[in-house]
Amino acid sequence: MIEFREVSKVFHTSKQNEVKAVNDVSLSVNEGEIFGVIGLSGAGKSTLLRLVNLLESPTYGEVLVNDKSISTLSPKELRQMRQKIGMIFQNFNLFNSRTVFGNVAYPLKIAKVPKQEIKKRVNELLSFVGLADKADQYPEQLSGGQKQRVGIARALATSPDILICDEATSALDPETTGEILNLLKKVNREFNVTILLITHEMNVIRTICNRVAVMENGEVIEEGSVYDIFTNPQERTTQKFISSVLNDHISSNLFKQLQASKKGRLYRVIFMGDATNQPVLSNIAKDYNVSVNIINGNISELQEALFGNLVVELQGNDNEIDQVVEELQKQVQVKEVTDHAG
Ligand SMILES: Nc1ncnc2c1ncn2[C@@H]1O[C@H](COP(=O)(O)OP(=O)(O)OP(=O)(O)O)[C@@H](O)[C@H]1O
Repeated sequence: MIEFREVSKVFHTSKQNEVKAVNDVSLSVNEGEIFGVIGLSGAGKSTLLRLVNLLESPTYGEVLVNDKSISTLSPKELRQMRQKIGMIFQNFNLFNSRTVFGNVAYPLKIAKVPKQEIKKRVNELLSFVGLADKADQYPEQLSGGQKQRVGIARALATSPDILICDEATSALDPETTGEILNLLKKVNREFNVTILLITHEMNVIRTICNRVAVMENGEVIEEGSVYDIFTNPQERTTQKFISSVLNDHISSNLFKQLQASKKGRLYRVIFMGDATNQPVLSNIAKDYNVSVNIINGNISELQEALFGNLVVELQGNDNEIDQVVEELQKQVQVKEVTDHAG
């Protein structure tokens, strides 16, 4: 549905200086999915997003939407394509001088839709986003979450196939973020709208995305299903993002204390799917003279499947610990923790 083929975007900031905001990115977003791009500030996310509706044009490579290279579209085709791509923003970008109704009606007016049809469509959309009673209010009379609902209704007005979300929940508190993410899920499910979002919050990725790409310095450094990335992240940056939501690392103080006590060895154990329902650890430890001390951990839900993430200390003699680890590795992922961030 959206494809980036070896896309780079270079900005010339002065005669000698250039910034490669997007560097040789290849990515495909499939129809019907919710695809998230995560990265720290300056990673290149906004630029990548702006390339999709040609608010920026690529310096190298091409961007395809519905199999068409968008750089080759005529002005008329580009206008038509833009009507099929809705966009929502971190700061909502509403017209303060228009009512809620007027904001949602705006793209339909531009598209010269007849008045009666506009009225019907806007009222449907306001009901869909839960703001039927706010049609005559102005943006300044609304909360942040309500403003974003208006933004979503406006983005959906022209019945887009694709919705692009630029840090859509970054200005909202956690509870309102959850409500807006649920609404986006509903948009995806009920209207079959493909969603491409950028965020710096791993919680947003965990809550609604099917797949994720991690960006750093303009490049995609890791990409995969949200489940695979959470359970087996390869890159340091990805691991840090995941830790930020799982809170699964032991403090450096505790790590030092555990090392100093020399009682045992530390391991991270990752359980997936059915293994979360079974007492794998205690069963195996029972067969050897090894005791298991759980240092921290949790079981969470991801993409409607369960996964557990524990840090345990195995106490016993080295030979027996090795055997326990070997047995465990037949059923779950086990990695020795060698530093506090491990
Ligand atoms: N129009 C521009 N002219 C020059 N440099 C730019 C321009 N737009 C972006 N950049 C630079 O490109 C890099 C990537 O910026 P971009 O805004 O895409 O990152 P981001 O991941 O979206 O960051 P943030 O979350 O802070 O918005 C940065 O170094 C930025 O300064």
